[in-house]
Formats: sequence, structure tokens, C-alpha cells
Amino acid sequence: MAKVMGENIIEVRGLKNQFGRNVIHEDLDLDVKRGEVLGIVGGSGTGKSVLLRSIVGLQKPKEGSIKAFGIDVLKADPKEMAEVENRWGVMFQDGALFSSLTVRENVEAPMRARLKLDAQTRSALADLRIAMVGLPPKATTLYPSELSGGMRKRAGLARALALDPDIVFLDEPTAGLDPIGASDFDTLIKSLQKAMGLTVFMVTHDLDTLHATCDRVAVLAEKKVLVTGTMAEMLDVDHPWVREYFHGPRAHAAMTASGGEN
Ligand SMILES: Nc1ncnc2c1ncn2[C@@H]1O[C@H](COP(=O)(O)OP(=O)(O)OP(=O)(O)O)[C@@H](O)[C@H]1O
Repeated sequence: MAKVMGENIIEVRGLKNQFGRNVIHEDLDLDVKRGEVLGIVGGSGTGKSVLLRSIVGLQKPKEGSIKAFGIDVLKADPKEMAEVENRWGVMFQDGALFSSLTVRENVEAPMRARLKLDAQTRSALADLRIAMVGLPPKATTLYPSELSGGMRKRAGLARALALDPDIVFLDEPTAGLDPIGASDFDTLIKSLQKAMGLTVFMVTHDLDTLHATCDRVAVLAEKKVLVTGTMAEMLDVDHPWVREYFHGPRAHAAMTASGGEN
């Protein structure tokens, strides 16, 4: 059942992204509501990652506006941008951890850059985040190369949560995990949403994850957000890609596994 969500904390309007002559997005609009887990889906190359990168300021769009917490991030001055960046966390596909730093040092990195904390408080706060994502205490002193893929993702998530953000952006969080690891990660996302009131923007191909975690889904097709709605609403969308994706055999298996409609 759809939950009542809060105000828009992200508003994208008229977004255009283009590489050379390759137009990826044109007139793309999207809202992310406070407290929701929003899944971004779409065929390969439809620009899901480019959309995420545009919102978090890693990809400068050609046109459009992007507001985060009411601030236009494309026009923000450094002080406003710092305010925004303190309120979001990003987790990239492979965790994107610093290989020469331990897990604790990785989680401390955003704190060092943005918070004035003494070393002891910073380290205690990092350990708290590490525990929150379900990593054992001994993981704090390990290096990324000593972690399994699933542990690396959790460490990446702990780092994304370092500043106690309002929203986290996740790019394919369950890619490369075995089904049990992926399902554990889904449970973790859902519990963080409930416990912290966290908003989640998640690019994913994983139908099980969509069923298990997402309050709404946004479908990228034809260079824009074609449709947004609950998983149940996706079943009624009359578009070839949407039909194939949400009515295909994998979709049915995922829906059955999740116990029916979202
Ligand atoms: N820096 C870049 N320079 C040139 N083209 C780029 C750049 N980044 C992305 N693209 C192109 O933009 C398009 C969208 O890429 P993006 O990675 O966002 O797709 P996606 O929907 O996330 O795909 P997938 O599901 O396969 O990961 C692709 O055609 C890609 O080649």
C-alpha cells in the first residue's frame, strides 16, 4: 500500500543532458518526496546513472533546474552547496571506497571534510555508522581489499550515512550480490528508512529489490521520466518497455516472492 510521503526534497525540472550529439535526457521532470524509497528503472543506457550524477552535482546538465531542499543546486553559491552536500550521501556501484584507508577511515572521510569533531568523537560516530549497516566491529580496521563484495557495499553505505543525511543516492546497490546478500541489503535499506526517516533514491535493475523496498518507481524512457507510481500502478502502464519489464517472467517471480502487490 502506498504511504503518505512528505514534501519534495528533490525537484528536477526540464533537465537536458547531452554528450556531443547524443541527447540522453530532454525535458525530464522528477520529484523525490521526503521519506520515500524511490526506485529509478529503465533500459540500459537510458541515463539512470547520468540522472543521479546530475542531481548530486557530478554532471553538469545542459538545461533545466535541480532543487534540493529548496536550493537550486545549479545556481547555489559555495555556502549553499555545502549546506546541501551535508544533507545527502552517495553510494556508487562498487562502494567507491578509498583503498588505502580502513573502513573506519573511509567513513570518517566525509566527517573530516565537513564536521568539526575531535578524533575520538569522529571515530565513535564512524563506528556507530558501521554498526548501523550491519558490519561487525572487526570490520572497522579492515581495508576494502579485505572485504567481501557485500561488506564493501555496506561500508559504502556507512560512508554515505556518515553525515546523518536526509537522503542517500544509491547506484545499483544490489548488483553483484548473491540473492541472500541482495535480500539482506534490501532489508537494511527498509530498516534505515523506518529508523532514520531516510529518503532513498535508488537506481536499480533488481525487481526483487523494487518489490521489497520501493514506495514508488520512476521509469526512464524516451529521454525522460515516462511515468512514476507504485509497483502496482506500473502494471497498468501501456508502454512496450514498461509492459515487458513489469509483466515479464522475472517480474512475476519477484511479485510472487514479495507476496503480491507492493
Ligand atoms: N561522461 C560521458 N561521456 C559521454 N557519454 C556518456 C558519459 N556518461 C554517460 N554517457 C552516455 O550516456 C548514456 C546513459 O548512460 P548511463 O550510464 O546513465 O545509463 P544507465 O541507464 O545508467 O545504463 P545501465 O543501466 O546500462 O547502467 C549512455 O549512452 C552512456 O554512454
